[in-house]
Amino acid sequence: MIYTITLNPSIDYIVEVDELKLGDLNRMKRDLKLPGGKGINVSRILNRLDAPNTALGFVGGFSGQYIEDKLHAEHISTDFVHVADDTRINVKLKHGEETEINGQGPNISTEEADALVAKLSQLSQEDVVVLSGSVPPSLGANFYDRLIEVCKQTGAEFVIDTTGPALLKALADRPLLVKPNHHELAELFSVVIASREDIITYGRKLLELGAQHVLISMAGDGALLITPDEVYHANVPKGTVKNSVGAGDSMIAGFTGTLVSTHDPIEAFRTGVASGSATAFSDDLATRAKIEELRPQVTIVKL
Ligand SMILES: Nc1ncnc2c1ncn2[C@@H]1O[C@H](COP(=O)(O)OP(=O)(O)OP(=O)(O)O)[C@@H](O)[C@H]1O
Ligand SMILES: O=P(O)(O)OC[C@@]1(O)O[C@H](CO)[C@@H](O)[C@@H]1O
Repeated sequence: MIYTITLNPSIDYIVEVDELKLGDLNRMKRDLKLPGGKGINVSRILNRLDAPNTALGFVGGFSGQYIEDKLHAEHISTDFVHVADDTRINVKLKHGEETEINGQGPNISTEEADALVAKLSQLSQEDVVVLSGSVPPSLGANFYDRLIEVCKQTGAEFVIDTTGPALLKALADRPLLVKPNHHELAELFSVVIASREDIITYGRKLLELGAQHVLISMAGDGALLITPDEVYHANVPKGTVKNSVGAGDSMIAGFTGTLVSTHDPIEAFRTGVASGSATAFSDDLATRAKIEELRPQVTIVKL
């Protein structure tokens, strides 16, 4: 079973205006509320791909209830810790460009944090845990270390989608997958990346430091899969970008769900890219039908 962990879920409030006038009254052309947070997005795509999974994390207040209700309406299994404070609301402003304003997240007490750790300690080596997204400040910067330690004790594999020192530190514990985009990769090693060769060089370092599979996403410019033996490039399908929020999460879901069921990294890569692009070409996250439509358009080449 796959378990996603979203420490900091959100209602994603997507607001569209024709033109953004700062310091003036703007009227919305369109708005949309979605259950969000990176692990929750992974769960929603896994569910659409029929990959059994349960969403874990912290939800609280009216906003947390909204998220749970939306997930249950999609028949997604959840086992959240309910916290006293409200889940955040993240604003995604579309005004020709995409501007995002993400909340800090609720206060999480020590007891609430311990309750999540207790749930995780029930997993086994049959399980895969996807750790995604920001950590509410009250949990402290090292909370992922604690969760990874519990994964190690239970024998569960883990995927981690975070950035900076937290990602570098997690590598030694052999994550099944890491997926920085090319900008995050450059920041991780404090380098300027100028070519595909540079991306491969630094992507290989992630393998050397312990990752089992490395995906480097490059938005509309395709993606790379780096394994100990080979490097593969995938193109992205053609389409009109509607909302790229959650494209990276969709890619992680497509890759992880397929890898768990087929143990075939190339097919996992293909589904990951199709899922990411299908989300980029949709208002909400991708549907199963859109992912299936795009899959044959993904060409994978060994470099
Ligand atoms: N403009 C685009 N056209 C086609 N596919 C896209 C586009 N943007 C994203 N994708 C798809 O989604 C995948 C992940 O996108 P991206 O590299 O933007 O990840 P990310 O930075 O983690 O995304 P985000 O933070 O927006 O969720 C890409 O590899 C690609 O398959
Ligand atoms: O603030 P974080 O946790 O880094 O990111 C949260 C978030 O931007 O990520 C998802 C898209 O990847 C959205 O659903 C959500 O609003």
